[in-house]
Amino acid sequence: EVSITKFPADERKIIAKAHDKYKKARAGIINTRHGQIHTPAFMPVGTKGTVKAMLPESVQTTGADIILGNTYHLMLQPGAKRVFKLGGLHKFMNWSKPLLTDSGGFQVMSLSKLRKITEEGVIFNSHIDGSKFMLSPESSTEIQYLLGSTITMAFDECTPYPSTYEQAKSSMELTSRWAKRSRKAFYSRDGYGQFGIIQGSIYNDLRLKSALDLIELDFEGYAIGGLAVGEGQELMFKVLDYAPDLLPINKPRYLMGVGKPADIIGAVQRGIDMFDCVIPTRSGRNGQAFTKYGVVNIRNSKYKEDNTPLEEDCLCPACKNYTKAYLHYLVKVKEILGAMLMTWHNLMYFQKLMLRIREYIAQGKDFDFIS
Ligand SMILES: CCOC(=O)Nc1nc2cc3nc(NC)[nH]c3cc2c(=O)[nH]1
Ligand SMILES: [Zn+2]
Repeated sequence: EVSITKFPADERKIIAKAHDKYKKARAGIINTRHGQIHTPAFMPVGTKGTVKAMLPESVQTTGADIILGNTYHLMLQPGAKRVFKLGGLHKFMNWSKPLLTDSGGFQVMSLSKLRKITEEGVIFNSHIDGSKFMLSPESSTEIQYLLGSTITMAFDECTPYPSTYEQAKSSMELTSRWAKRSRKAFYSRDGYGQFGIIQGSIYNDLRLKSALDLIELDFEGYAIGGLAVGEGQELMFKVLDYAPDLLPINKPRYLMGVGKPADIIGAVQRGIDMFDCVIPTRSGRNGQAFTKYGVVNIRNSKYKEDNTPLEEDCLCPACKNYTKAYLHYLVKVKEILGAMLMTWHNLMYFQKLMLRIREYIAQGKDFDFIS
């Protein structure tokens, strides 16, 4: 059963009393078929069945409990049926812990060429060879089953930002109809779960209607979609000031595509439990390292003779065995080891951030200044 275990009510009161601003923050455990997820949790993105530049065992050493796989990419190549025949995505990529797969909706809209949205689903041409595909609530749910994902996402439409009230309303209503079909198509098994995704853009009455529609379907968890789509942190937090509270308090809440450390901290304070973002991996490959001193652009010439590690107390291989000068050199000459070490450090940094947030919540302490 995918459920979040929470503080006993009285303990939570202590936290609420001690830190009013943090009364919505919660630390818990999601129990799944593939192991526990400690929340608040950060999910590294493993788009094509791999967290780029990392071995799965390396990802595990950073402390990640769960990683995200992308349905859109995997259905095009190598194909969901083939992955199923080969034993499922866990076996295929040698990751035995929880896997969350997205429904593909968001990626189709951002990656595929020529696509058509109908009531049935989205018809699109593969960005690889132009061949024709259809993603629907039923096919997306089946593909995620074939991949063997621990947490399946309902097929939704990510309402773009900005949208008028009417646009957001009809988009949210489509997502609600698709959520019903996704839920019906889901093969429910112990320790596996399906999350619904609420939409409604920045309109609180639409967010409420979306939440009510999805709560009726009794998902194992809920995601807040349609955010981190260009609205900016202020507007995102404005929605997060109320949207998490529309969702069941005892179920996981997942904010997709977020984010920078400050975004994560602000969202945890507003009641979010799960995050995914390409920032640590993608920016690592682009030479950006997250450190307690701020973001280090390692390609900057000021590092070319800097014989100190990114962070002297970080336990990742990049910090234990190498200097900023070496990382600067590797990234400049585009050596693969540069991408590996920078990625490893950033994933370690993000997991350390989540660990400290979980600890601070458990101790009822402020975690505002962590970044
Ligand atoms: C990960 C599961 O999400 C889905 O299946 N649909 C979905 N994905 C999103 C991904 C997003 N990434 C960002 N910012 C980087 N914003 C996002 C929104 C959605 C969404 O509304 N819906
Ligand atoms: Zn490090």
